[in-house]
Amino acid sequence: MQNQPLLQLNNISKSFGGLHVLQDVNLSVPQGEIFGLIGPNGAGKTTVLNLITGLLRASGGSITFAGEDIGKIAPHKITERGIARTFQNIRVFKEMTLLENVVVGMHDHMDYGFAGMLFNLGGYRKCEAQARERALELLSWVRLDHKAQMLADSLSYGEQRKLELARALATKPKLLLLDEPVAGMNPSEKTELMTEILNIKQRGFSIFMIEHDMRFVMGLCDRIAVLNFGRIIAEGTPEQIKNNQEVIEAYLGKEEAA
Ligand SMILES: Nc1ncnc2c1ncn2[C@@H]1O[C@H](COP(=O)(O)OP(=O)(O)OP(=O)(O)O)[C@@H](O)[C@H]1O
Repeated sequence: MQNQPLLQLNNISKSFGGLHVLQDVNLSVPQGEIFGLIGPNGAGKTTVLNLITGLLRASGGSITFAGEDIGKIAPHKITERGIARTFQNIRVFKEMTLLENVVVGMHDHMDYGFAGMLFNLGGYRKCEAQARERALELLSWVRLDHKAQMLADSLSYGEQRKLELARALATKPKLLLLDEPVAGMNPSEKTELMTEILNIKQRGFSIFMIEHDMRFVMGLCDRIAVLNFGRIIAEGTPEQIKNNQEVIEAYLGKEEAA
């Protein structure tokens, strides 16, 4: 159903020893939208992402995804439930082709184990063929299908980031988490990626991203939340966020904002 929250963070707090990194964070990510989390360096954005994906446990509060509490389950179980992510640091397999990179991302979701492969070779081959076809389609979504048989190592930095995106989509996620998707990209790569992410949204995916590039975030997101020193200081449409005095001060400092 459109606009029913897909992901909810309820009064989340996180401390590392005596350091309170997140306090009372409430976020609601609607289905079918692109939601952006922004904030100055060290505000706690990566910590939020790591809590959602189960890499970290919250000190307080709860996280609900598709109506279920996911706050205490293991990262791979969270992936199985439909959350996929890309990382700030590229993690593609450089010695594999683009196609193989995406097929590897699918394997957890395929029905054939080792026994299946031995005793039902025909079925296994069919499954593999379908996986390759699907991988090619995902590569076409980020306009890399013409390079499907090339080694990932031969790609530019921006293209490798797009390959990561295709691989994340291979798990058929309900929610795609993007960790600074345009970091290190040149302006034309950023513009291209903007169109591709919009197309991915049109295909029914919900997206949650953290990103520093304001033009990208403002141009792409339906809603944006702003984190500063571990607290949400504003939430709204890009237009509302652009004109919010507290947000301007958080980025520029009080004196400069004045
Ligand atoms: N494992 C950890 N142990 C101790 N402190 C941590 C740990 N992880 C993060 N922090 C601290 O938590 C705060 C928030 O860090 P976080 O990486 O979430 O911020 P961020 O908003 O993602 O920053 P950036 O935009 O620079 O990536 C920082 O002060 C950081 O030093």
